Amino acid sequence: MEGALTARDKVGVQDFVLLDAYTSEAAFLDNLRKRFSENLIYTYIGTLLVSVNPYQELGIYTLSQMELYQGVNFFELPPHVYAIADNAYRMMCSELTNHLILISGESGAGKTEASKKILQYFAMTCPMTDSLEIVRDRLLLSNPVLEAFGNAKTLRNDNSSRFGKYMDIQFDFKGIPIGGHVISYLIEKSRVVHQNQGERNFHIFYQLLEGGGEELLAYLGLERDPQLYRYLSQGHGANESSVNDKNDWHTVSSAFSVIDFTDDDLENLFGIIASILHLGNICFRENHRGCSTIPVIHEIKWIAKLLGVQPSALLEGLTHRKIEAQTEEVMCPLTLELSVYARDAMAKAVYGRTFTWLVNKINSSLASKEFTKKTVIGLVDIYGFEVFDKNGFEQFCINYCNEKLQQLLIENTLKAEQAEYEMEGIEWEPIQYFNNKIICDLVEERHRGIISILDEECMRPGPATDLSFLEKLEEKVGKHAHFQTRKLAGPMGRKRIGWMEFRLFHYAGEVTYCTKGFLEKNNDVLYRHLKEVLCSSQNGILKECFLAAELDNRRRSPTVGTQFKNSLSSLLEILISKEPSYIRCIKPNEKKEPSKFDDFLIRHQVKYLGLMEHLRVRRAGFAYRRKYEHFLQRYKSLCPDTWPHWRGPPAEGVERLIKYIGYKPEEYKLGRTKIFIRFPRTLFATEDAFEFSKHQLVARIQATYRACLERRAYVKKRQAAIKLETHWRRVLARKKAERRKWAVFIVRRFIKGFIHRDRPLCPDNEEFIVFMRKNYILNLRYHVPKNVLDKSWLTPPGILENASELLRRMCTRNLVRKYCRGISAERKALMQQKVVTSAVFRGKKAGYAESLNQPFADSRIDEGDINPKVLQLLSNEKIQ
Ligand SMILES: Nc1ncnc2c1ncn2[C@@H]1O[C@H](COP(=O)(O)OP(=O)(O)OP(=O)(O)O)[C@@H](O)[C@H]1O
Repeated sequence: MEGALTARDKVGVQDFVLLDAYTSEAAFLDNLRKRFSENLIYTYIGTLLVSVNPYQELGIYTLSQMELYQGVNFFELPPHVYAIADNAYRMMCSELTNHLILISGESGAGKTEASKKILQYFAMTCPMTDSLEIVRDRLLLSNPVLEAFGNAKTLRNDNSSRFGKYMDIQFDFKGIPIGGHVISYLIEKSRVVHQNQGERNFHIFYQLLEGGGEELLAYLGLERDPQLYRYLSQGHGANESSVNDKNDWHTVSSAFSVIDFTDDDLENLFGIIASILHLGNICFRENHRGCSTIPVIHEIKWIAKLLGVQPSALLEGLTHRKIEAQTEEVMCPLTLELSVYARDAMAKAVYGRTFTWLVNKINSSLASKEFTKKTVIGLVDIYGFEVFDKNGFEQFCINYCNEKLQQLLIENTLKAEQAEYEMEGIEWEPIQYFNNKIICDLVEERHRGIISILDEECMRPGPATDLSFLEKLEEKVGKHAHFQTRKLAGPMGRKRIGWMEFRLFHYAGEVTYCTKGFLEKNNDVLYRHLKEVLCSSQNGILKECFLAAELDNRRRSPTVGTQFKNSLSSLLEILISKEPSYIRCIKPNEKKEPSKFDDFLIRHQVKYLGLMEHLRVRRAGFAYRRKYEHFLQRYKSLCPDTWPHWRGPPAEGVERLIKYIGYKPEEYKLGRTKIFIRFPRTLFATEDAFEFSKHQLVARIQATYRACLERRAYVKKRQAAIKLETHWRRVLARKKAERRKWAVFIVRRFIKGFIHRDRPLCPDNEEFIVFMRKNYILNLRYHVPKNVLDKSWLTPPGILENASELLRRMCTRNLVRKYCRGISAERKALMQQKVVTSAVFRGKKAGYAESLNQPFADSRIDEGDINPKVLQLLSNEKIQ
């Protein structure tokens, strides 16, 4: 697969790990140059992304590109910032861990652009619900607002971030973005009052003047021309700016409404921006006593109106200082210089706190309303390493911050990687790298570091100056290998360092700092009198920024340096707790030109970004490692022994699993708690197999789920059927019981009737007798005699004896009649003859009885039974 990876990439190698001469810086640069000349700005070192700023639109951030990278294996496609974003996202979703994308590089290298692309990627590709679309829009639109207030044109970058930014994007367990949080670090407030030649103030000032409507500007008392404002015209760079302020104003204005800014908020906000511009235009004049005065109060009136303060109090605050004696307060007039200082301090304080308010406001609109468990992906976009001709306190802080971030990278990659191999008992050849902890200590160590020395100098009684601070530095850290001053440098170095300067040998190169303004900027004092004025402000934003309680607090607030040091250490705590991915941005040339590859500049960045060391560590090491538990949890479905549950120790489970999948011994190593996979191809194959098995798993899970649903439905139906059955049985049983009851009643009546059958008809036997009668009559049908000789007769019950007898007679008579009618005339005559003969001979002839084979009987026709007509007939015969 590695071969395939190379084949996919026609220009150079897309992963420096695949470089043959991986120790050669020249080969590294060559590969970078080859790719850059073909507009391939991204290259991997393992999972770290190296990005070279193209300074042109390349068309590689389209929606189709986003879709291409979505859910694809990290190394399957050419390197891209989307691949880093997607990888972090998928890891977060599958392992439910917090992630971090740390973007570093010098000013203008493309950090902010990279972080914006990542944010856009999440916004466009993450699953989304209708209700959460607003969160997505807010996440996206918070950026232009922050940039308007926190970015400015510098010599190195037309859109340079002048504050550090850490942004959390929060996701729910389904991977849907549900909120975010922004932390800002050390906004460069001094830019509000001073800009270097060719640089500008923060964008928002120009955007407001350029894009704001006539009505708004009139309300704020502003003119459209930035050159009319001292705070905007010092850099003489506004006109040459490549920034389109008018367009940006429209973007920012529409963003405000999305991120919940009310009309009042905007009125207050622009009131503050305008009042800073007015503040800058206040001119002081020295009176005959050497005190400052304000001859024209036009600006004071506007500021008072916009900030809702008393003009007289503001005027006094800018020209006087309140000194607290033991029992009373004394107003002491300021010199011209101090008035200018007070004015600028006020402008800086107002802007700085308004920026903090703005960040808080954005945070409250981004705050997630969901109470589900959240995972986050953090984006760190901090000002890059800066080296200017003149470097001041700001550059000192910015470069210190970069040192700290480099520390994090060292801790997490170089040092951590080697320590991990050692801890896991994996064979490993140590790699040498420069650990910049020594520089961090030089800056931040308690009591001995530069910041502590600066604080001491700021707080000590007596006249402390920037020069005395420099002397203290020489005294306390003079011997440090990474510190130098003019006095400490040899004859060669001396020429390059001024009297007020000191030099630090940063991991990224040497930077000479001018101590001028260090004490003032570190102290960042706003005179109490002006603070009181601001605390009385009726402007809604300033009311929140300057609380009256602050005036009661007599304790000195921490210096800017210390505050920055503390906030950096809390940032590092946030960063350390997350799984990091790195993007290292490189600036190809100083002129911001496309397709220009400055070898010298890039070699320098490759060196200080530690890319060669990183490559060597990567190359010698393993492409992927995971804790046994995590690895097993993810891939357990690939082996029947580990699926669905592995009961033994995870390490054994992993061993069984990789044996089943067929890993070759050279492809992996088993550490104490982790598995180390050497080649990406091995991981891809496993990942592909997992993807495939996922479908089967899904089918199985679906089947199980459906079965579960069916079973539930069946159980429900069964219960319903049982209920119905029970009910029906009850109905049947009730009917049966009723029938039995009825039968018992009938039987009892029958028995009672039977018992009383012989009694005269009464209610007790009435029914029985009717029944008996009916029964007897019905039965009799089948037992009536068939001929006259048949004397049988169904014995009647006692009560029917008479009726029976009557019936029997009727029946006999009927039979006889039938019989008689059936006798022919000859037979009748013969019969009569016989009767007569019998009458003649009976008793008169011996052997009479024997002469008849059947004795002649004339008694058969009983007179009683015979119809009188027959009898008549017979008697007539007898007579004849
Ligand atoms: N991927 C990119 N594609 C096109 N242009 C880019 C890209 N990355 C950076 N640029 C250009 O380079 C300029 C500087 O980039 P960016 O503002 O991101 O630098 P930065 O590293 O954040 O600098 P700073 O530390 O000063 O904020 C951008 O305004 C843009 O014009």
